[in-house]
Amino acid sequence: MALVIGLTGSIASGKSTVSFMFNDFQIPVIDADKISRDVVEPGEAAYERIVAAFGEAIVREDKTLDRKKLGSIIFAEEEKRLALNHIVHPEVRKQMMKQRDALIAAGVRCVVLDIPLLFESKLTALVDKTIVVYVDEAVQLQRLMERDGFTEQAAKQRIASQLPVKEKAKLADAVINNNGSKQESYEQLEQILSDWQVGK
Ligand SMILES: CC(C)(COP(=O)(O)OP(=O)(O)OC[C@H]1O[C@@H](n2cnc3c(N)ncnc32)[C@H](O)[C@@H]1O)[C@@H](O)C(=O)NCCC(=O)NCCS
Ligand SMILES: Nc1ncnc2c1ncn2[C@@H]1O[C@H](COP(=O)(O)OP(=O)(O)OP(=O)(O)O)[C@@H](O)[C@H]1O
Repeated sequence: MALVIGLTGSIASGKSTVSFMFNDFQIPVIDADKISRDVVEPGEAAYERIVAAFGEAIVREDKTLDRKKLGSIIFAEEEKRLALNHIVHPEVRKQMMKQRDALIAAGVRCVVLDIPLLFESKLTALVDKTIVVYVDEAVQLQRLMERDGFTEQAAKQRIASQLPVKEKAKLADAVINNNGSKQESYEQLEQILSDWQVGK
């Protein structure tokens, strides 16, 4: 039976960085952020519902969603964020389960579901084990501002929209402390996978 790992953390804690490391172990990763982009492409059902709920102002000239604008709306107002979640999340969940089941049927020994909101959206039933990528809040804030060029206020709004990463770490089966170098995080991942008998 395949081991299904849920990988999570908070915004800019290093999920994508760790997610990439699974390549080295030949373990496939299903990326919820990527699926959430695919299911809102023009022509998809969720796209029409988002435009109906948020108006034409969030549509760009090429008809795709203006993600920057939508982000600034939903991270400033909880009600709007919940409305968007309500439209997008069921479709993301469906696609993730479909991809997970296809990989299991193909005989993989392990598969990872990279889901930023794994705990908030109560999706732990989709996975067998959870890994939280942890960073101290000061490191998180600095890396987020550097990566996305956000002001401190915009970065803090985004951090506040999720359960604090300290709380997520308490709920995890395993924690990767990503305050240090990427190499140090890699070594922690290697140890966890070896403990769970899905290492190299
Ligand atoms: C608001 C949107 C358009 C902004 O797009 P953008 O390309 O700038 O960001 P991206 O999608 O790459 O998300 C970046 C990070 O923001 C955080 N985040 C995104 N959406 C949310 C949310 N609804 N609540 C809390 N955190 C979120 C996650 O940590 C994610 O990794 C987009 O994030 C979105 O459609 N969000 C709703 C769907 C969602 O919840 N996605 C995340 C998990 S499925
Ligand atoms: N150990 C590290 N040392 C230095 N920089 C790092 C480290 N880990 C990640 N980073 C940098 O921090 C930023 C955030 O990391 P990453 O994009 O992996 O986070 P994430 O959790 O996937 O974010 P999001 O929730 O927004 O998708 C990136 O610019 C990344 O290069």
